[in-house]
Amino acid sequence: MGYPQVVWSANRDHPVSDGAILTLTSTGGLVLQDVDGSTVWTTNTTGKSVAGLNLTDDGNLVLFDINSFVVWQSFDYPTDCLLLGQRLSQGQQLIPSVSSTDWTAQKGLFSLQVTDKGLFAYVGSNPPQAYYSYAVSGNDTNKGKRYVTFLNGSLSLFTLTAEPSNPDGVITIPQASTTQYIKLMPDGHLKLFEWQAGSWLVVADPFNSYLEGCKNPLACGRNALCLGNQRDQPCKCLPGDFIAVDYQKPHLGCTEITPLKCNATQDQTWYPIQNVAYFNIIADMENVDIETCKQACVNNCSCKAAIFRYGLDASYGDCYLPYELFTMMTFPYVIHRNASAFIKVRIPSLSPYSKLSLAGIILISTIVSVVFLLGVIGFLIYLICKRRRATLMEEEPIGELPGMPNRFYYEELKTATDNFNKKLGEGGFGAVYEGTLEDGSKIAVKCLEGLGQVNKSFLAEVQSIGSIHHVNLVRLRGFCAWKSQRFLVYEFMSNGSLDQWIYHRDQEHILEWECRKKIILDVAKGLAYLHEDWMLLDMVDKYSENMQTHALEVVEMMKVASWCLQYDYTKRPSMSTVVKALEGVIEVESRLDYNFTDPRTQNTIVEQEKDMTPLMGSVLSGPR
Ligand SMILES: Nc1ncnc2c1ncn2[C@@H]1O[C@H](COP(=O)(O)OP(=O)(O)OP(=O)(O)O)[C@@H](O)[C@H]1O
Repeated sequence: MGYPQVVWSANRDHPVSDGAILTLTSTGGLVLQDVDGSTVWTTNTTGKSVAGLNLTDDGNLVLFDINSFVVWQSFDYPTDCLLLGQRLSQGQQLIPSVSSTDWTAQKGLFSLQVTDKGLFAYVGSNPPQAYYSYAVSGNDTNKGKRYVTFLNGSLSLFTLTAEPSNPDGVITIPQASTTQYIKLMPDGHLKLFEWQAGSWLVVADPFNSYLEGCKNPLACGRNALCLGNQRDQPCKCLPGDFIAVDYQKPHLGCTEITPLKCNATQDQTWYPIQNVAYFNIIADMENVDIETCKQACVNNCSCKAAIFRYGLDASYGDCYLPYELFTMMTFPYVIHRNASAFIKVRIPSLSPYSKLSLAGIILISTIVSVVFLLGVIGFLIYLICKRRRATLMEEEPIGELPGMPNRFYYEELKTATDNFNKKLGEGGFGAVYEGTLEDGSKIAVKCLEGLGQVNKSFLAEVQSIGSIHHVNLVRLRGFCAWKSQRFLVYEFMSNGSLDQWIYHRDQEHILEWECRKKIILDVAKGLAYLHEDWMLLDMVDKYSENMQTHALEVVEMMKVASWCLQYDYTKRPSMSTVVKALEGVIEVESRLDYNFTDPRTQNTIVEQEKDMTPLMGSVLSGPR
């Protein structure tokens, strides 16, 4: 710390500008005038025969009379400091400045005072709450002023007795090797400064242990809790009606949202906090039980909380009834002389319901909760159903059915067709686009229009068409069901549509007869497959994976069976032919007059049977 330090000022709440004048008037008054001539401060010693002014080696500014008696001295008007030999008397107080740069006096925060009970450091003013005390007890014989004197090596208390007797209490401080002063600091510490090696050093801080961590009444500001077991961010607002002054700076404390009304005790309740330590040392009531303590707070409108600290026995203790609340320290475990605090708070939003009984409140809250719960459940069910519907529309789980062709993702088709860029043509169901799959194979994507959400029939059709395998029929490679859109993916026919070849008049597209004949034959084969073989295929058990896997073989067997079951048994093959057919050496005749699926054929058989000679042997073998 630099030099010099301010240890006293005339009127610190009214700093003066450069050019201000201090005058010792001819009438004996010492007067400080600001540059505008206004009187800022005076000793009020006019007419008291002041002969002169002296600033003593102790730092005392003295007005003396012709007999060298002190008429006025600055030592009698301490501000925030005491100099060696200076007293702080009952009725006086040291009040720190606001900060190290703002030298005006703090209002209602820290103070150091002497009473008939001893020396006390207080926080607050309404009434002040002691965070440090040096109490004296004994026979009070002092009829004069009670005071503490700053002596070399001690702060000596003369409360019960007056000097020159021994002090009633001594706070030991380091002996002065050079000049010393004591200052009550803006943060409530009392620091002893000593001039050493060219600077002012702090050589003692007697209140330090009372202001450490959460013990400090302003550790978390007003109306706040300091969590004693938490190093990081230990501050939080008191429970109830309190909000932080600045959420970014929780140590600045909290304010009451709605101040308590004095006469509305029915609107008030307690917020209990266990394991509390409150700094206030002086109890308002001693040897009372917890209920008495709370009742005393109820009866006192200004009381903000009932803080109860157990004595040696659990039922009685000390009661504190603060009018303003500073930081309370809490712990998650029982602390020495376990204390509880009951914060007086307003019952939240009680007014409209205050006449309801407790049962009524419980009933209403139960109904509201049940309705709310049902609402939540209903909403969840709605969401699940909606999601299911969407899932059904978008992702029908059919890909694993036997005979089902590939399922494509919409994005896959979008990429393959370059966003449905190249249109091949348009038929009765919609447009067809050319595309190339990732494996390089070309596809034709038919976008079905107007199917909307006809999901099941579409999928059944896909399953059915997907099972068609014939060299003369365009193969369905897969499908896509995305939202309400449906797509069929065919293998790409590089020669395009047959109609273009048949109806085109230019020479390039003219088809020779041989080619036309082949086309006719192939179309016929394809149609024959569709009308005959495919119908048989349709009869293969769709729910048997094994049968579906061998569907074509099964169809071949069924053809052999129908060959043998023909109405005209003369057309039935011999067993050796059947064996050859089963071995695949010869093909089953194509013109069969037995149809598994057409009941009319069966009826015809039965009707014809009546007119014919009875069949010999089994129907399957038949007469030959
Ligand atoms: N697999 C394919 N490969 C190449 N082009 C195709 C393919 N499928 C269809 N196209 C083209 O798309 C056009 C429309 O075909 P689509 O099958 O939709 O209609 P269509 O067979 O002409 O009539 P319909 O609506 O009666 O079936 C065809 O004329 C053809 O040019």
